[in-house]
Amino acid sequence: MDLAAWFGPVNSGLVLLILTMLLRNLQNFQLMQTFVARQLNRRARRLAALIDPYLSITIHEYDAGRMTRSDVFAETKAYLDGAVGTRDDVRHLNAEDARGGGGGGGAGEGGGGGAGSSSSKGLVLSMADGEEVEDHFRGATLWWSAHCEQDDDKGRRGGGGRASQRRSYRLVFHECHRDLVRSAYLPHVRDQGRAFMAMSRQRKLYTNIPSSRWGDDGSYMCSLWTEVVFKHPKTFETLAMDPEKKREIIDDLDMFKNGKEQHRRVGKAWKRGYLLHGPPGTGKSTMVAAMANYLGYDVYDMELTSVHTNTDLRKLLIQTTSKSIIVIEDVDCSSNLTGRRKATGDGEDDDDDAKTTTKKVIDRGGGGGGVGGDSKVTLSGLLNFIDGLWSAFGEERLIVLTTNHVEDLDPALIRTGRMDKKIEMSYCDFETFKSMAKIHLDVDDHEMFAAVERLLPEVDLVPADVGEHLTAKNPRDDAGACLARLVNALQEAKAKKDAAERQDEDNGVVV
Ligand SMILES: Nc1ncnc2c1ncn2[C@@H]1O[C@H](COP(=O)(O)OP(=O)(O)OP(=O)(O)O)[C@@H](O)[C@H]1O
Ligand SMILES: [Mg+2]
Repeated sequence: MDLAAWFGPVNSGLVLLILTMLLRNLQNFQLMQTFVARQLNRRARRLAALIDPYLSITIHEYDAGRMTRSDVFAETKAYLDGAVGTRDDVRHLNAEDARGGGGGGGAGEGGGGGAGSSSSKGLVLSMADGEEVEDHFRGATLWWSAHCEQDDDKGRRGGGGRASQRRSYRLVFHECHRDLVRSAYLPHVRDQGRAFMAMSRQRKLYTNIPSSRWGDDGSYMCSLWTEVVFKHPKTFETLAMDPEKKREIIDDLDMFKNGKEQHRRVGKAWKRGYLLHGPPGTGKSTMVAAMANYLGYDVYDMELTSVHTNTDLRKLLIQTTSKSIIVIEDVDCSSNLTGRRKATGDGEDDDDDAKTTTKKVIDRGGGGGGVGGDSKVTLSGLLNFIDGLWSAFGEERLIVLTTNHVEDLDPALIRTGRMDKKIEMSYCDFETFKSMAKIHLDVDDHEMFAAVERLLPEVDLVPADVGEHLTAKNPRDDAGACLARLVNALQEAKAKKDAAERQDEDNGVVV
């Protein structure tokens, strides 16, 4: 626009000046408006705080953009599930399977009430949507409520109907507890929730067969392991052995379980190797079950003969979780690991260290029949699995090897650091018998004990056999009948042994 043509040269300058001032004033006006709005906002918030001094925090099941369930949500749910079963003020509850027994503890500072307090006869009770529960922490009162919204994005997580709902928990608290909630209460909820989850979680028994499944959070998972619920009933209370030896093992497990700091201090991976050796039926597998139950760990039962290469072995290790026992049963039969490490140079190993390659094809007991016929896992691979760099992956892990023939194993496999504790499971001695009599017959003493004490050292009877003789065979079998059957079996075994020795003497065999 030509201002000079309209107003003349002098006036046009004046008009420009006026326009500039107007614009600036408009800007100032806008700034003023923003300022006033902010002030009003602040005042409004102060006013709102006076009227409603409560703050809220919402914890969503799925964090924005994430396909998997939020850990904080899971922990909060566990914490609240632990709380509601014990409360009278919660009127509407959901009930789910207890998933192996044991629920949470209880909310609040005294909420470590142990497993199972929220489970009711195999059910875990949790808050229904819209329900509210009150919690107390260091003098503060806080309120949790459960919410559920329909999710439009149904297919996103691929979990079908289950993924179409968006759940959340909302925590409401007074403004004056803001710092307490942030710095202490929320960490407390997460810690307790994690502990309750560990207590109520079903423990798993895994075997190395590949599998795939939908996870609890709606995601699709592939694994090199197949799992079932671990429900072995054996505990240390029902494992018969010399009480002193049993105490020593339990102490060792306790030291391990509580040894995080100690392992960190000395710069050692938080893992421990156990070698259980002894004749068949002496309780090696049973001991693994008792250990798992005592520690509350998952069990990875590794069938070494189905592992093809050392790399596969490593992949399996990577897919194991912490707080677990990896067990290789009958390791002397699993692969040909009995010879010392030697160079074969057969080029079969997929590792570079051909020097430490031992031929792995299973020849023992059936000419490699079964899945293990093409296993190329080497002793070197197994040694690295147990104590190599990758073995430090994860933490709080026991590696247990069992064998009937410890003398056949390569010393490198069972050296300290790989197998830190070696436990000999032997024939039944009198101490073991006494604990079996207590477990099976609930007797501490009996007139037949003397005969058992005299005969037991003379024969090789394993706890499996003793347990069988002490098991009632009909409703009329009392302790006396069971003990008489055992004494009879001992006498027969002794007579057989004497006859065999006489035969050997007659044949001139030097024992
Ligand atoms: N010390 C024990 N206390 C209680 N029961 C035992 C004990 N030892 C063995 N048993 C019982 O004997 C049976 C066999 O035990 P287990 O399978 O643990 O023996 P094992 O040493 O692993 O044998 P194998 O070398 O043949 O694998 C089980 O049913 C178990 O309950
Ligand atoms: Mg066994």
